[in-house]
Amino acid sequence: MLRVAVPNKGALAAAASEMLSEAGYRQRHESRDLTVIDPANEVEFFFLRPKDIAIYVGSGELDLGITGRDLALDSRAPVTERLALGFGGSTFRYAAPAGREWKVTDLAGRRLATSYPNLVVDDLARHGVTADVIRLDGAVEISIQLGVADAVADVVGSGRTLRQHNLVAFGEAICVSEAVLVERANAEPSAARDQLAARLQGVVFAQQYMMLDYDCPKSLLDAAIEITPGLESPTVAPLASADWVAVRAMVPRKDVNATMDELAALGAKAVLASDIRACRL
Ligand SMILES: Nc1ncnc2c1ncn2[C@@H]1O[C@H](COP(=O)(O)OP(=O)(O)OP(=O)(O)O)[C@@H](O)[C@H]1O
Ligand SMILES: O=P(O)(O)OC[C@H]1O[C@H](OP(=O)(O)OP(=O)(O)O)[C@H](O)[C@@H]1O
Ligand SMILES: [Mg+2]
Repeated sequence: MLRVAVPNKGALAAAASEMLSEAGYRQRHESRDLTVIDPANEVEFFFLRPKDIAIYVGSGELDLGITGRDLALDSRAPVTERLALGFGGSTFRYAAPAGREWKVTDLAGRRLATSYPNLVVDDLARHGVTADVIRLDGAVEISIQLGVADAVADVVGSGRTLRQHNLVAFGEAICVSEAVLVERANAEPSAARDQLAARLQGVVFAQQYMMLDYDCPKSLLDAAIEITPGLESPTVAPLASADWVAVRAMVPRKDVNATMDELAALGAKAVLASDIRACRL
């Protein structure tokens, strides 16, 4: 049975479980359950702290895990990314009190608080900077006003927490992160791991695309196909009216409104966009 780690709480937990459900896997109903067996798919899920997941997968105890790229790198566990999952996006940044221009070299000799000490130590070394790295478990942004640190390195999502504490981010992002599916580095090939990765990939694609359906005068079909080329080529079906055809094509979700505008301006009618739940491309 394939053994798969899933975040049990925090920023990635809900979306990770939803993605697995969407891919056809059984997930827990009770948020305190630590394991769920999915006998139909021959998978056992283990609900673990996101920070610990790369360690279990890297040690070979578990076959696959969903965690954050930043957490996996900070763990230094021997894992590789199998698939980027498109949620839990964040950047990992240095930040310090607003009111002056900070550079990474300004951190030399200062106290720097973080929950991701390995990421920070490696990045400081790349910059040739020596600082006093203080490891905190969370709520890192408050450490400066409490007098424990001069600067921080932390996860930035919306940027709201930094603003609330009058901090500004500086330097290049140390890590651009999102949720990822990881496996042990140099693991033997496995059909079971491939299958779970392919099913998740199907959901990731489905979430990045929408299906567009529209009616198009035959005379405008070539121009319409240029706007919606689809993946291979769009489906074109006859309509009862001989001058019209129905067209169906996948389009990137981020472009869907602009594409619908273009089709409407061209002369397409009844332009409908719908979600795709899962797919194999
Ligand atoms: N505000 C956010 N926006 C987007 N992603 C985030 C945000 N906060 C955390 N993440 C991502 O979620 C992961 C960390 O999740 P989480 O906060 O659950 O872990 P944790 O802080 O170690 O757990 P805990 O806070 O329970 O100790 C990281 O990959 C991080 O990049
Ligand atoms: O840019 P924002 O959208 O404000 O998000 C960033 C905040 O979210 C995370 O904290 P989390 O909720 O995980 O709490 P923690 O600091 O206790 O880990 C992160 O550590 C930042 O503090
Ligand atoms: Mg957190």
